[in-house]
Amino acid sequence: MSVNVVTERHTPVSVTLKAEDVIGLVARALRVEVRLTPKPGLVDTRNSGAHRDMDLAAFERSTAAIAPWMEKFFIMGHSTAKLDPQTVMVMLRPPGLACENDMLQATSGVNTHRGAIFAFGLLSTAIGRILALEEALEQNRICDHVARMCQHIVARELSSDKDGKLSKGGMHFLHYGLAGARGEAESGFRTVRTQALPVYNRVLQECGEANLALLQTLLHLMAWNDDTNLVSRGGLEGLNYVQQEAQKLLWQGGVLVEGGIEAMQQLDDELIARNLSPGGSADLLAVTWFLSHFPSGPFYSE
Ligand SMILES: CC(C)(COP(=O)(O)OP(=O)(O)OC[C@H]1O[C@@H](n2cnc3c(N)ncnc32)[C@H](O)[C@@H]1O)[C@@H](O)C(=O)NCCC(=O)NCCS
Ligand SMILES: Nc1ncnc2c1ncn2[C@@H]1O[C@H](COP(=O)(O)OP(=O)(O)OP(=O)(O)O)[C@@H](O)[C@H]1O
Repeated sequence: MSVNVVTERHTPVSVTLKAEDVIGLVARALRVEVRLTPKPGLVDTRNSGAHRDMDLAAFERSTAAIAPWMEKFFIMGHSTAKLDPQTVMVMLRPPGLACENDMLQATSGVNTHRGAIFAFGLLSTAIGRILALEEALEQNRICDHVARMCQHIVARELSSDKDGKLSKGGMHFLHYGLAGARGEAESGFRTVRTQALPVYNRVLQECGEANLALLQTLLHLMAWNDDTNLVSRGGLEGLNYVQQEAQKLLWQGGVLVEGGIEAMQQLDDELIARNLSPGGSADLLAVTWFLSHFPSGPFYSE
C-alpha cells in the first residue's frame, strides 16, 4: 500500500508503509520528544526534569526496547481486522503488558514510557487494521479506529473497583472525573486532533522551525490537557498550577517571542522544585509528531 508521508520539512514523499516503517516512525517520535529542549519538568538534554530515577540514556534504552514491539501490534491489527474492535482491545493487553515488561527490564524497573506504549501500541494496531481493510491511511481514520477499539474502556476499567481497591487511574476518575491516558485514547486522541496538530501545523508553516513548533505545541498541551501524571505528583493543585503557568506563557506569545525559551527554562526550574512532570503531555506531543506524517483526511464522528 502506498501512502503520502510528510517529512519534518513537510515535503510529501511517497513510501510504502510496512511494519518496519511503523517501528522507525514510532522510535523517531519518542526520540524527537525526549531530545526536545527545554521541556518543563520533563527529561530532556538540559536535565532530567522532576525525575530522580531516569535520564536521557534510560529513555534511549527504553525506546530501543519497545520500538520492535510496534511490529507485533501492527501485525496484530492486520491479522484481526475482521474482528470486532473491542475484541481486538482485549487481545492487545498481553502484548501491551509484555512490552511494558521489556521497558522495565531496559530501565531497571523505571517507568519511562508506560503512557507512550499504550498510545503507540494502539496507533500501530490501528494502522495494521486500516491497511488490511484497504482504507485510507489518514490521521482522522487512524484516530477513529483507536476510538473504536477503546470504546467503553473508561467505564470498564476506571469505574469499577476490582478486588475492592481502586487503581491510581481509578482514583483520579472517582475523585476528579479525569480519565487520563484511557480517556484520551477513547476520544480518538481528541486533544491531539483539536489542539496540538492545528498548532503544530500552523507554527511550522509560519516559522519553518520544527523545534519551535514542537515547544509551542507542548505549551498548548500543558495548558489544556488534563494530565493525570500531574495529579499523581501534585494533586489537582499541581495540575491547575501547570495549566495556569502554561496559559500565562502562551498569552505572552510562548516560545515564539523574544525571551520565550528563557521563560520555558524558568518554568522547568519551577516544576523541578515542585516535583511536577507533565508526562501525559509529553506522550501526546510524540503522538502529534507521529500523526503529522499522515494526511489529515475527513473527520469521523464518534
Ligand atoms: C492505560 C495504562 C497507561 C495504565 O496506566 P494508569 O492507570 O497508571 O493510567 P494513567 O492514565 O493515570 O497514566 C498512565 C500514563 O499515561 C500518560 N497520561 C496521563 N494523563 C494523560 C492524558 N491526559 N493523556 C494522555 N496520556 C496521559 C502518562 O504518561 C501516565 O504516566 C496502561 O499502562 C495499561 O492499561 N496497560 C495495560 C496494557 C494494555 O492494555 N495495553 C493495550 C494497548 S498497547
Ligand atoms: N521526556 C519525558 N520525561 C518524563 N516523562 C515522560 C517523558 N516522555 C514521556 N513521559 C511519560 O511520563 C510517564 C512517567 O512519569 P512518572 O515518572 O511521573 O510516572 P510514575 O512512574 O507513574 O510516577 P513516579 O515516578 O512518581 O512513580 C511515562 O509513562 C512516560 O510515558
